[in-house]
Amino acid sequence: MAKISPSILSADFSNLKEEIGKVEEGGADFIHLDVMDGIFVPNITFGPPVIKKIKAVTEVPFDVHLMIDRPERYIEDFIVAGADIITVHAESTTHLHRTIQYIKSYDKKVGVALNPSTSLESIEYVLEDIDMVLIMTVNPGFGGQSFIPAMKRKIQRLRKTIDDNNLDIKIEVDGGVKLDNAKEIIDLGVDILVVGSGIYGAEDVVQRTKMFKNI
Ligand SMILES: O=C(CO)[C@@H](O)[C@H](O)COP(=O)(O)O
Ligand SMILES: [Co+2]
Repeated sequence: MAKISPSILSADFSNLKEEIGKVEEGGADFIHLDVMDGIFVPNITFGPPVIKKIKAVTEVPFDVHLMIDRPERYIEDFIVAGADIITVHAESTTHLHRTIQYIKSYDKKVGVALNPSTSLESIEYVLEDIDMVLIMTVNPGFGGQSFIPAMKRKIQRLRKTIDDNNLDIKIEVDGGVKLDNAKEIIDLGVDILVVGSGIYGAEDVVQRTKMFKNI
């Protein structure tokens, strides 16, 4: 069974405590926090102060997806704010290996995200060092976009690499995951599904989270 990481990007920002409570009640395994800086992606969301506030309202681990330029500048701030898993984009940091080691030095889980056009080869030499690969299945920056079909091949290839090499790495998929494609995506070998509009766009968010958990 895949784990579910609801993205609050599509939640009502004026009422985050209640919005997080709903997915917690529905059985969410993580809370996915999309941090955007208006430079790496063409959108701006929130940063450590907001994360610190909402950390106090839930026990669910925080899965922090950094879509910011040179994330190494802010790692400590996100850890102090309450990040449990920190994911950086391979495209956002010049010295990816160093950034990974830096996150690990705080004893936190580390993920690396890949934009749709970035190949798996770009992370070949850091696979032994990371806990998770986040495959972007939309171009990052916005919720509510459509899943890019070519990413299915990428997920399958990554699954095979992990299995063939006995690596202890989770595959997370982010973007365009809906009730009608979730089963097909899980069957490609995905461990964690990020779901934004597919959960927060529902009339009954608790019920919708449970439906994703039961796929
Ligand atoms: O990182 C991102 C977008 O850049 C995602 O986490 C989105 O928030 C997912 O939203 P949906 O595609 O599920 O609506
Ligand atoms: Co995300």
